[in-house]
Amino acid sequence: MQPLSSRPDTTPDSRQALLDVDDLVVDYGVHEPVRAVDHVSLRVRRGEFVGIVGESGCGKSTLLYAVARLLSPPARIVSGQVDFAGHQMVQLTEDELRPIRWRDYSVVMQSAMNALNPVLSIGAQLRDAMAAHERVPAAQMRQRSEEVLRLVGIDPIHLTSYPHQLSGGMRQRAMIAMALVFRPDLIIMDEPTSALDVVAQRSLMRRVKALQEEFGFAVLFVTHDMSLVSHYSDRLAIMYAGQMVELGPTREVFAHARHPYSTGLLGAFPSLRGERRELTGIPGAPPDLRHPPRGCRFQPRCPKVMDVCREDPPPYQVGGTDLVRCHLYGPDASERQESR
Ligand SMILES: Nc1ncnc2c1ncn2[C@@H]1O[C@H](COP(=O)(O)OP(=O)(O)OP(=O)(O)O)[C@@H](O)[C@H]1O
Repeated sequence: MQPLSSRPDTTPDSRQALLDVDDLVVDYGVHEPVRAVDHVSLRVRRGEFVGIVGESGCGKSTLLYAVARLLSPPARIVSGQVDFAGHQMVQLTEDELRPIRWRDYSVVMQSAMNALNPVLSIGAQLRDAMAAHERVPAAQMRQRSEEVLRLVGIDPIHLTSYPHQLSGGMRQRAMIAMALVFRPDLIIMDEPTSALDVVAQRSLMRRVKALQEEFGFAVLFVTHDMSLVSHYSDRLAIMYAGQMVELGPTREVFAHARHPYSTGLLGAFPSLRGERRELTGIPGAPPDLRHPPRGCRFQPRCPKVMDVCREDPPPYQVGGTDLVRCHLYGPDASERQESR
């Protein structure tokens, strides 16, 4: 692997980025801030499906919401850039964001019940979303609403239904229908299936993947469900304590995880297709982000810890299409391992 610490996700096939997150830092609060996103860089190409995983509290949702510019105080973007299709997202004002939100990128949240308006029918919510962006004649609005509901597998009869009249799976599909109404280039999804049973999860994800293949939008997807990302994402990003520790093609990360945290995380989930094996898990708990440990953030829990890990934060190591942030893969890694 070639060391290249300053700009991690510069892999050869990631040049045509639709979304380019560069060295993003997000804090909650000012006095003793919680640094929820710590110098994260990530590129998403057009039509690509990128999954983000990591233990609870590692900053996945904060990263998504920062990209979508949906954070509110006490959260604040401290530094870094987010280039989305040429828009410098960090600098845009609310007025400048309005025309591109929903039209060029949309967001599907964890719980549709909270995201949908309980006192408006699905049809009225679709109409409102369209009316906020363009002057569409009523007949055309109805036609487009019916079309997007059909796309997500909901009978257009439900245009007159209210959210509470739909099942959980149908509400999530309705949210995806709203996210699709303008055929955006990017859909950001924060655990869109976590409230659903396994059958509804799989059916929703199959639908999202089919739509993605048909329309070519990119997906940035946060989940706790390893089997979902293993099936649907092209690349997988693994976060730990606010930092991205590994990124690579999903199959490669699953087959040959490099970072000891990734190995632990993947070892904590049953393999769907592989042989039966004992689940291992990761002893200990993630650090308090107000006082992260010195050196590598994972070192207090790492089974492969070396002296250098307790002193120096590891730089990113980039090679081919993947990156890892671990001293085991630095330029002098072999000497270090020998002296362990
Ligand atoms: N409003 C807030 N004020 C202070 N700290 C916050 C706030 N919201 C989140 N945090 C902190 O920011 C960190 C990242 O939270 P975030 O929700 O982004 O993590 P996550 O990986 O998405 O977790 P989960 O998987 O549980 O949704 C956490 O340590 C959390 O305690």
